[in-house]
Amino acid sequence: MLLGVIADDFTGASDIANTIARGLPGQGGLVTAQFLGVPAGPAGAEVEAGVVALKTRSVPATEAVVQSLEALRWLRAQGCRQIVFKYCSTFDSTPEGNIGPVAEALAEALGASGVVVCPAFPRAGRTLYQGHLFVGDRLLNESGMEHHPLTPMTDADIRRWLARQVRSPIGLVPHDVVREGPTAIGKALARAPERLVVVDAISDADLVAIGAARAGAPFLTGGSGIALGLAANFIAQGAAQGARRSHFPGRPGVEAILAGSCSGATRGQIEYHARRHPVLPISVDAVMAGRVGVNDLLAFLADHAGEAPLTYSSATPDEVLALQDRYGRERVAAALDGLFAETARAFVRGGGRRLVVAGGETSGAVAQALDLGQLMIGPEIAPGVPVLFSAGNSAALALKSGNFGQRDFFEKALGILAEGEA
Ligand SMILES: Nc1ncnc2c1ncn2[C@@H]1O[C@H](COP(=O)(O)OP(=O)(O)O)[C@@H](O)[C@H]1O
Ligand SMILES: O=C(O)[C@@H](O)C(=O)COP(=O)(O)O
Repeated sequence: MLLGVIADDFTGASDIANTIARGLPGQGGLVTAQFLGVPAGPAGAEVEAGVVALKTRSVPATEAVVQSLEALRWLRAQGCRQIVFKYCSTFDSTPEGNIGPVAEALAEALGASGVVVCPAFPRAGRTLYQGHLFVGDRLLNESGMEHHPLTPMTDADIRRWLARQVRSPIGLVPHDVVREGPTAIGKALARAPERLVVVDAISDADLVAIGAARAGAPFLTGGSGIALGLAANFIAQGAAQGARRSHFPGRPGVEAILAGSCSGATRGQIEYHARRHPVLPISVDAVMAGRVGVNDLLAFLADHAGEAPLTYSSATPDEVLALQDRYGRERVAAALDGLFAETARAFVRGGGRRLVVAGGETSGAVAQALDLGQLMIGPEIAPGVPVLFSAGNSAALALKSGNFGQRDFFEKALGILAEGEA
């Protein structure tokens, strides 16, 4: 294995696995596999890039550090020459962490300095300029992310937000330097006295240049965009050939869509889907009172098999706040994540073949419950969302980050999961 990624959630893991497997146009990528948690045994010998999907975005920082170091040990044991810590392109974290503490712990373990911090993902509208993160034409804290149920992002200045999470100072390589190219970026990072350095990027070309500047560096951090140029480095060094992505043959059969994401994009996709297909809204009060559970969701999915059934707990920011006040933020999330996880497990055990999940935490809970082992990366459904499948004949998945995808994402995902690629 050449490149190892530690991802703080499951949708984010499939996002970066997709980037590495695709590589740059005309070059191919690395043979990439996604692992759900730290595997007990070794990876397949063919794997050039391993992405370990953790669920550490919203756990206590100390726990996130322990799990990330464990993933690092496994990746190094597989022979990785370079490690990436992948977090969200909207920098999802709280003033306590977990991005800063995990990045510092990994940097220390790897003896790395001038560590890039770059959540930018221009294809999904996330750009970073003068250390400030934008979503489309809005600053992060005016993009809707300020209402996120678990990690409300109320400051777009990534240096300032990160500085609250760590003890050491935070540096900046501004876009003026980035646009000069890899040599200038490399020099600026080498000169930076700070260990963690926010690096501006407003285009894919900037990200490729940052990747080229860090060829051979032990450690980088960022959104999936940070990996854009990394496969190319290994290909240029002759360590990899530039692989074609694994062929996905399609998994026609029983389908389900589960949505626990409360992000604006997901709510729009649910609204679109509800006009064309059966949907089951989940009453959180009923779940908390034990009046609605796994069997209700399964019965709905079974009754509507073949009709693209969708069940969701997603709610508006005001509704989410009211529910969190009533029951406690963690308790609601745990109850809903558990409900989706158990439903997914029973659905797949019962022969379900196509499963679409919306939401990072939700996907994490579901993927852990399914325990699918090493997953390969199939075609891209929307920027940052690939099909995930295993070599056997088990269900194929699409794990959608809350804010990704067009309005018809769910229909599109089920279609690609069924048909595969020619
Ligand atoms: N109606 C709701 N009220 C409160 N919390 C909710 C509700 N529906 C879902 N949640 C929780 O909110 C969190 C959403 O996070 P996540 O699944 O990561 O979505 P996203 O990808 O949009 O961030 C999950 O932990 C989920 O269980
Ligand atoms: O970088 C991104 O935006 C995604 O890969 C990601 O991590 C999304 O997380 P969720 O919105 O919690 O799904």
